[in-house]
Amino acid sequence: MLQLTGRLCHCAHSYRHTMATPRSRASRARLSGQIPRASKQEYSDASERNRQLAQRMRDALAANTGAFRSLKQDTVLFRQGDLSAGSLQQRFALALEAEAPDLFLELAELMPSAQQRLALLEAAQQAGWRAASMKPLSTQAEDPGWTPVDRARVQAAASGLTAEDVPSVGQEDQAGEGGNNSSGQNDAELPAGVQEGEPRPLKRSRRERKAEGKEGAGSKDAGVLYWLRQDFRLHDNPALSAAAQAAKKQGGKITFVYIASPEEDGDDLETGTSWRPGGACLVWIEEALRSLDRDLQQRYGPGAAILYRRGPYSEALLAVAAAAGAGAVYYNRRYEPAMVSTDARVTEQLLEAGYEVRSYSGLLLREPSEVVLEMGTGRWVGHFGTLSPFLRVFDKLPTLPKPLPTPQSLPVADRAPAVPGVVADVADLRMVRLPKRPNGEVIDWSAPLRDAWDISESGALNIMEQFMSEGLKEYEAGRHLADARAVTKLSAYVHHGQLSARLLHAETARRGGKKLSKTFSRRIIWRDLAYWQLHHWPDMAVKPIRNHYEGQAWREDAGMLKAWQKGRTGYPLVDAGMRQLWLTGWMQQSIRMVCAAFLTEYLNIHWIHGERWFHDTLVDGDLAINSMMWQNAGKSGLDQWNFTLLPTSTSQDPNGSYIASWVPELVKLPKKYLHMPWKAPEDALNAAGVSFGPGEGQYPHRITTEVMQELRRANAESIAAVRAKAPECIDEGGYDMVTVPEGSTTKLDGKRMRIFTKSDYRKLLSSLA
Ligand SMILES: Cc1cc2nc3c(=O)[nH]c(=O)nc-3n(C[C@H](O)[C@H](O)[C@H](O)COP(=O)(O)OP(=O)(O)OC[C@H]3O[C@@H](n4cnc5c(N)ncnc54)[C@H](O)[C@@H]3O)c2cc1C
Repeated sequence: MLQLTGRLCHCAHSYRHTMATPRSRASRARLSGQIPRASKQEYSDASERNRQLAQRMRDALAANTGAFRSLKQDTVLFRQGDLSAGSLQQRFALALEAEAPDLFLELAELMPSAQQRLALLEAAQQAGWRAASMKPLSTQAEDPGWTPVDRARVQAAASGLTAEDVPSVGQEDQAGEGGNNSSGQNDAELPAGVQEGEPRPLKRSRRERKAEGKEGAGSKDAGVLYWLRQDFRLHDNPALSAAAQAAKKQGGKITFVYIASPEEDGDDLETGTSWRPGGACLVWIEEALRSLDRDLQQRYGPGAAILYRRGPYSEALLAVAAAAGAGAVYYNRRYEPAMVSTDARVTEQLLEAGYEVRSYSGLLLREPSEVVLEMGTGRWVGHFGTLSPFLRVFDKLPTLPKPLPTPQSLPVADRAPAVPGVVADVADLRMVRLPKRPNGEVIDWSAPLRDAWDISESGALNIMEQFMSEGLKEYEAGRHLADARAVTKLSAYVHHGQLSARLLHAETARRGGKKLSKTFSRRIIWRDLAYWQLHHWPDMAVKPIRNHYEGQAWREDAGMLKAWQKGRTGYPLVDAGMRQLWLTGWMQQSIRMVCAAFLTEYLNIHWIHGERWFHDTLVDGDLAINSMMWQNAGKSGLDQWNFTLLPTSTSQDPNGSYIASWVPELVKLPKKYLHMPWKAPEDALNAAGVSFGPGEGQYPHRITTEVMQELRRANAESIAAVRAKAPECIDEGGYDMVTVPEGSTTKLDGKRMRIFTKSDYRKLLSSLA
């Protein structure tokens, strides 16, 4: 019998987390260290300034000052030092186009360091900002953090000169300015494969101080902490390669740490907008860590063992860094809204404590803000927010960096350091919650998931290799089949960073790419599109992107929802999919679609319920992709589904073998009745031992016997009703319109724009009018 309570309990369990006061802990940790007196003052001034700036930023965001709000994420990235000069320049060019000088000055003033303000100033200068507009900023040249070179650059920029007309910070430094260079912009130490200008420390790092001769190589802080999160791999791992290079250079060691702090990774599934990983994903994470830990120790020695600790993140990182003698923390970035803000906050706390922090792009092909759609140029490129315009820009952007090899060697200590609070085994983090029956028996819902997969990096690479040599050429013809013989089943590996998306993308191109399968070549870019959408609609997990669909009437029927979740709807294809999902954490895409359409279009149950269930039960549960697909299924997404997916369709499972393998009650039924057993004659049912009902071994009656077309019409009419109430969101052709988020297009930001709308809905609306 299926046990559904386990994972639901885990997720519905709303544990509000009270943050410790990391600032004071960080400060204590730092102040107890070796920082000279003058630096303490410097740091405390900077902390105060940061506090004020953070407050102003919060105020500005609360006031929802137009363009400023949508650039929040870029600001955070820039403050972390993670936005390249090129992207920054592009953002400001857009701000200029949008005639948003206030935005420019607001953002510039928010920058905590003089050097960052300078970088903005120069970016604006390069983007053609008129000198007059810069005046308020140039008055800040008196900031004590500015070097004479900075001042010269400000003045040059403000008077219309370009940055090249004044000596670079590096040049001035060599000319004897006394090592006061703290911009970190001329970073010559980036390893191959890491885009130049990408990682930039916010403050003068220990590494930079060391370079000035104040801390010698091999000093107590020469080590690097590698913070594992969603990147459980050794191949093509930019943060790991950079950490290895830095540690080697400094004569320090790398220490690996994984911290469980789910409350900091997202909200509660029931109430939040950016959910923490679901139950099935936590099982995957646990196994992925076990396997990576084995690989690390086998390859590089026992000192490469992963240290497991509970959060809060800052507190744990500071404790491990102190014990490991690390002065720097390296990580690959994450992109879900809650994670972005957590990472920004933790980074800030580490920087305040005097640590160097560097982050890298290792999860996606490109940063979401890099893709700015060319809309409004007068040329048709496809509907806004769908794959075509995205691909168009994607392909024009600079070539992706080549995947990095697995490091041959890593500088690790003879043994991992002893750190207070570190637990012996990943299971001790108790990420996976297993409920108990009243008699004390543990309900281990996770066992079938663990059995179903080889959750390891080598497992991922083997699957990819096999697919490239045998599967790619079959993909186009067989990708719709439920039994998944023609697809990769790599989604969970990619989601958890066990397989690099860039490697999958590069290998696809190298092994035949578009020639063998145009569709597959685009699949992994589609994933980036989902993250692009999440970047621009950060609450899309719970709020319709077509926000006028918000009040749509949905059926509230807990019984029907439960039947769907348990795979007991009476529709064998849907039930097969939902049971496979529960037992293995995965379904092939067309079956996900059949199950999703059944819930939203036929049962008329809100897509959020389905999305939540998938998030909790999929091993590849991904906030961005899952939200995008469920929004589309629920018709409120940018690419609402424009096809009919009948639960009785035979195309995904022509010979019924998929149904037979997941719905054992029907296994003896002749194939021709497998998709619609209610049509089987009595004698066929008897011969196959099939009976209908709720009992054990019986197959359930259908939860709805209404004609499918009638059910779909009810759903379409509820959409027509919300559309009729929002005429301002419908254009003259009957298409829905959305407000284009700032930074998403070259020309139409802030404007209302037509998006793809099914012709049935357009017709229905005019017939109701
Ligand atoms: C309702 C619904 C919810 C979904 N939720 C998720 C989810 O939470 N996580 C998830 O990874 N996929 C999700 N998908 C997308 C898709 O179904 C899976 O990515 C795919 O089935 C995984 O199987 P595969 O690895 O064999 O894919 P393949 O067909 O082999 O594709 C290769 C890779 O491309 C990417 N990809 C494929 N399809 C999509 C897509 N539609 N959007 C974005 N990237 C894609 C995945 O990384 C996948 O591993 C969802 C689809 C639907 C219809």
